[in-house]
Amino acid sequence: MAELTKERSQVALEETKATHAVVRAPEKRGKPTVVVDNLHIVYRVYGAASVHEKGNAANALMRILRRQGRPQMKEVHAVKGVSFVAYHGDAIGIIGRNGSGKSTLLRAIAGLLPPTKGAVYTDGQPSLLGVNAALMKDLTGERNIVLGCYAMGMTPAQVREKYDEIVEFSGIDEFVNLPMSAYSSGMGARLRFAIASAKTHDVLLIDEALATGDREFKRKSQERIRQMREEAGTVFLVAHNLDVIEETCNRVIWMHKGKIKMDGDPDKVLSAYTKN
Ligand SMILES: Nc1ncnc2c1ncn2[C@@H]1O[C@H](COP(=O)(O)OP(=O)(O)OP(=O)(O)O)[C@@H](O)[C@H]1O
Repeated sequence: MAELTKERSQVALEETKATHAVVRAPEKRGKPTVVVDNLHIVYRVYGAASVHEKGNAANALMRILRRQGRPQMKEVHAVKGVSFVAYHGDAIGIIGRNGSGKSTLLRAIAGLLPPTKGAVYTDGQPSLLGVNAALMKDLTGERNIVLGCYAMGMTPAQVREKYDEIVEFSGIDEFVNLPMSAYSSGMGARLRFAIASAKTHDVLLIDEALATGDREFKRKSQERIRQMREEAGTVFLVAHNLDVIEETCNRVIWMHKGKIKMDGDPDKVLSAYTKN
């Protein structure tokens, strides 16, 4: 299966090179890890209001009454023909305004959203680490560490080996014995990052997970991302905080209304984005 994916990604890479002459490839590249080929993602929202209706109370009531019949369906074209190749050792920041398609792109790379058109090929297993990653609120941090590590495919021996390091990295100290419902959002995010980064990932996708940490935690996580890039494969990072992107990434993709507006060197892309 892994071989098949590898083979397909190689084929896709060749095809992508042939059909998309402008795939950016800065010097000193590792091997390709992710190929996104003319990707389109369309969400279908059922029971949505028509775009022509105003959002007032009378229309809302009419919609509720009308819903007794067939629900209306609205399509949201969130990603519109995105193509790029990511390489081993890349840390790619994805920036863009709210609703530009950043999280959708990440979820599609993680294999959580099927492409409406086009394809995503990955060499290795992508892991998505998001602010909403599935940790169990009613369980203690300790339990979540163990479950999270198993979910990532670690063995009991590996979990025992990594446990202290995860608690120490997360900085949650004695809170590890309390249910996660007692954590602040920052503590939850730190624990999620600590768990996810305890394992070497082929392709790690991080969605705003660093947004809630404090300065010291951000520094530690940037260092950890750097290490992961060296040891593992490719890191994608969605963040609204441009400092985090600037300090962590070697490449930035700017999404605008579902399309790539710019892809390249962080200095150039960030300066064009902030002038925009
Ligand atoms: N589950 C969904 N169902 C329908 N539409 C969705 C869904 N998720 C996102 N969208 C729409 O897709 C578009 C892209 O959303 P997405 O969350 O990918 O943007 P984003 O750049 O990550 O935004 P933000 O910076 O606010 O997190 C938006 O128009 C959004 O309304």
